[in-house]
Amino acid sequence: MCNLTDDDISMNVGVFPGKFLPPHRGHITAILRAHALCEKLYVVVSERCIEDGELCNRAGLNYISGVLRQRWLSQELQGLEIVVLLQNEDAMAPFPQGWGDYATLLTQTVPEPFGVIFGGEESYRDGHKQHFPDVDYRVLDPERTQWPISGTEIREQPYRHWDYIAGAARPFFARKVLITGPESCGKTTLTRKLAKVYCSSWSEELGRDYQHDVVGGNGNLFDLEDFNRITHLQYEQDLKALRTANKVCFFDTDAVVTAFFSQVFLGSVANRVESFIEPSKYDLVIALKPTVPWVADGMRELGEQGVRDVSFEQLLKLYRQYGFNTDAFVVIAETDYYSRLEHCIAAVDHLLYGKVKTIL
Ligand SMILES: NC(=O)c1ccc[n+]([C@@H]2O[C@H](COP(=O)([O-])OP(=O)(O)OC[C@H]3O[C@@H](n4cnc5c(N)ncnc54)[C@H](O)[C@@H]3O)[C@@H](O)[C@H]2O)c1
Repeated sequence: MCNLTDDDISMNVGVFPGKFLPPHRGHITAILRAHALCEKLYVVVSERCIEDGELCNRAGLNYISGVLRQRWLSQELQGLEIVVLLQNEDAMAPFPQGWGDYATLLTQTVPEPFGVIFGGEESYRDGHKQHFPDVDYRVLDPERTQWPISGTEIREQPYRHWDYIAGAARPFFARKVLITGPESCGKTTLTRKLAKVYCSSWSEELGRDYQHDVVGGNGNLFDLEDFNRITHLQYEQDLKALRTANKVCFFDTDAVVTAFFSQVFLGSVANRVESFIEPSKYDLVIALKPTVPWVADGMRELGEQGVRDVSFEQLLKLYRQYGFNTDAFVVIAETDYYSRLEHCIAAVDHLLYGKVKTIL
């Protein structure tokens, strides 16, 4: 039988620190290698709110908080018994002046003695030797040969380096495109086509299926709770689509459209619908004008052209009321499907690449 001493045990406990802004395949691979070299691994996410905020801001990104990074890494590493911790370093001097405080804090953050720190920087060896004299420092893939990528490169050009971004972080970076408009504007078909053009995922409007399945296709049988349920279900479905997005994700509807139909059918907006309205969620809103022929499908209600035009204006008014900047919407008013599709592709290209490709 082999008796382990306290020292032997702590040697088997490892720590992998980093900013992970954002986590990428280089980080994940190095963490998994570290995990194979010890019995128990703690990943410690360093957060310095002002500096991290500036890094995000400079790259034109929303703030990526430490908790968000901790969540992403926890999603990536779950099931492997790797513990992901968050360490706020706002109170300490920046690197390298903060070395002493950093060493003290890390020892407090990790809830048990550890015997090895993993990293990818040979240049940190002396600092580790001085401030963690009893802890081994193991450098993994210092040349970044397997995945030649850094957090800076991803922040600056996320779409160019998309394949390196850890899966859990991709929904944050994916551009979100909403296709909206009143009934029978070709929304669903356009959303599907755009998703295929960009080889990505989309979320279809499920209210119609709900109408079919729950109230037998008769919109007059809706009650307010139905609209609450539709909004919840749509939110879940949108999340699912986002998780598999390839740089961009397309949404066939949103909670404003649900609020609109709640008003049309029942004269008021169901109580939980508004909490799902998020003007800042979308990077691009494409509004389809009812300038293509009406297609009756047995469930649509607002078919008369005058009513269709008024519906479009009422819908835009509702977006304004809920805080959307409708001046930034790309309005599709062409009367043929070819031109409508090309207009949408040009808008999405502009969003993704900052340019409009010549249409062949
Ligand atoms: N304040 C201080 O004085 C002080 C002192 C020492 C250490 N620190 C801490 O050191 C850490 C440094 O983190 P960072 O900026 O290097 O974080 P990071 O998120 O950029 O990287 C985390 C780790 O992954 C490695 N890595 C990055 N890209 C890789 C790739 N493509 N392939 C393989 N490995 C890769 C890095 O070398 C690093 O060891 C932070 O936690 C920081 O707080 C701070």
